[in-house]
Amino acid sequence: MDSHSPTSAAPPAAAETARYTYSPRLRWQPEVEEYFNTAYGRDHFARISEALAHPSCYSCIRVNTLKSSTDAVMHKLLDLVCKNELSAVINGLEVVELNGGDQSQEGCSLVHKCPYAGLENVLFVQGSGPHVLHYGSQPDQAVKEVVVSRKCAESVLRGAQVYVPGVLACSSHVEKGDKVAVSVAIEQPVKEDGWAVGITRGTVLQGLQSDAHYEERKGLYIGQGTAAMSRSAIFRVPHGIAVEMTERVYKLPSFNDVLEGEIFLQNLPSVVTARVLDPQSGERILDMCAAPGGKTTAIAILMRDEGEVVALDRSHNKVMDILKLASEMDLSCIKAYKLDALKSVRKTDEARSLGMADNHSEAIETPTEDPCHATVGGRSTSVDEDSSTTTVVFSDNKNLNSKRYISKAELRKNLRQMKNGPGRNNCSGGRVEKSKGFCPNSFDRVLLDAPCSALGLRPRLFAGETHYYDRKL
Ligand SMILES: C[S@@+](CC[C@H](N)C(=O)[O-])C[C@H]1O[C@@H](n2cnc3c(N)ncnc32)[C@H](O)[C@@H]1O
Repeated sequence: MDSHSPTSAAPPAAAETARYTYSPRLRWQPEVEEYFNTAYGRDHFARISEALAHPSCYSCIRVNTLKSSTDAVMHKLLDLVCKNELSAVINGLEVVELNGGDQSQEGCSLVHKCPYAGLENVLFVQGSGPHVLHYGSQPDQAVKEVVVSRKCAESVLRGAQVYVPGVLACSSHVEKGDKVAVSVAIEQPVKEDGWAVGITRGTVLQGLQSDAHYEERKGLYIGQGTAAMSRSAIFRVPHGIAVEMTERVYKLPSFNDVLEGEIFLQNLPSVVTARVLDPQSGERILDMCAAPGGKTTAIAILMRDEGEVVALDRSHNKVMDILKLASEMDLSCIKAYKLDALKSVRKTDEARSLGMADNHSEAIETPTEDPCHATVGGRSTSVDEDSSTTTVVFSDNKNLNSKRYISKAELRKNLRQMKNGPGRNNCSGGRVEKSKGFCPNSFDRVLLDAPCSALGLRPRLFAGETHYYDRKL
């Protein structure tokens, strides 16, 4: 479905064409490149490498079938296309140019149902590119430019705007409303060893051939836009849109705020993963590396929100992302916890000595909305604020239902923790840092989506980092 044939309205001047194009070369660690060359053959790997540096020309959408149907979402998207609200709402889709003005036809050619059996909940939305851009500068006029970071550019190529933190350099005298050409700074080899970007944040660009990095930017233009603030503001304020993109080398829908909770932008392999797991309603599933929750929510939907999906991630903020997504999608069977997956399984002999190996005992208490019932310090604690004592129920079988009295000081600490919310180590009410892990056989299915090189996420503008290849779970 990808198309990389350049499209252009009118032939631009040769020099301008060469300058405002997008033809990045993906850089690898030499030994990694050699490994792939041997594995795939040089030509094949060169094609893979080139494809990775370009965004996919379609977006894959998974429909939340508990909230809507694939047909209903398709109609809503077509409606947006036909009403021509897409440029405002679905940023970047082209309607009028594609089918000679017949808008119903145009919509149909942009939104497709996935043709594969078992993936009836998936829609593809077509984008376009690469487009050749014309800055339209006068010979005696310096082009106003903005250089952005690689991560920023990867997002812009997928339909985002340029946000303040992503801007590295900008021409002098850029004012709000000015037209700017946007390019990306990518790591270059450095003399000693390794890679460096070489542009410090705040650099002033002259737009001249004498500019440092002028040559480097050739073929790395990702679009043009209107400055949403002046140069000085860009480097003064902490956030906000710096450049509203008006022309892009790739036009892809961003779906920001579109049909929230009804759809989720997800690559096809991730949708397939949840299918392959084949979760059933009523089951208990462990998702060990779950954030941001793409597969977790796909699993919960396949289970019709019946049963329990325990979603773990070692990052507190990412656990919050899972909970936010679950709530947007109205999924109540997802319980998310901050927990290191390496500590999520109790050793078999330990579990056996506790007589727990074959039952479904909890490593983490089920979170609760009840402000007087939360899990603190690994114990389920019921508190009566007026009382001086607290009943503590241990969460493992050994101590199940055993009771003890605790001091007022401990009670006050517990209450404070409950009132102040879960805190960094205590998402969803489960204080999991002291968890001994779940018992073997306490889940029907387990998904381990371990951190990886993320090379499948296109576009990828640099692949020279070593941590990709020696990352440990
Ligand atoms: C590939 S992403 C998971 C994507 C997710 N399954 C989805 O489909 O949306 C890997 C996640 O694993 C988390 N992670 C890495 N090491 C972990 C560990 N030891 N325990 C738990 N989570 C971990 C990272 O924080 C990251 O969010």
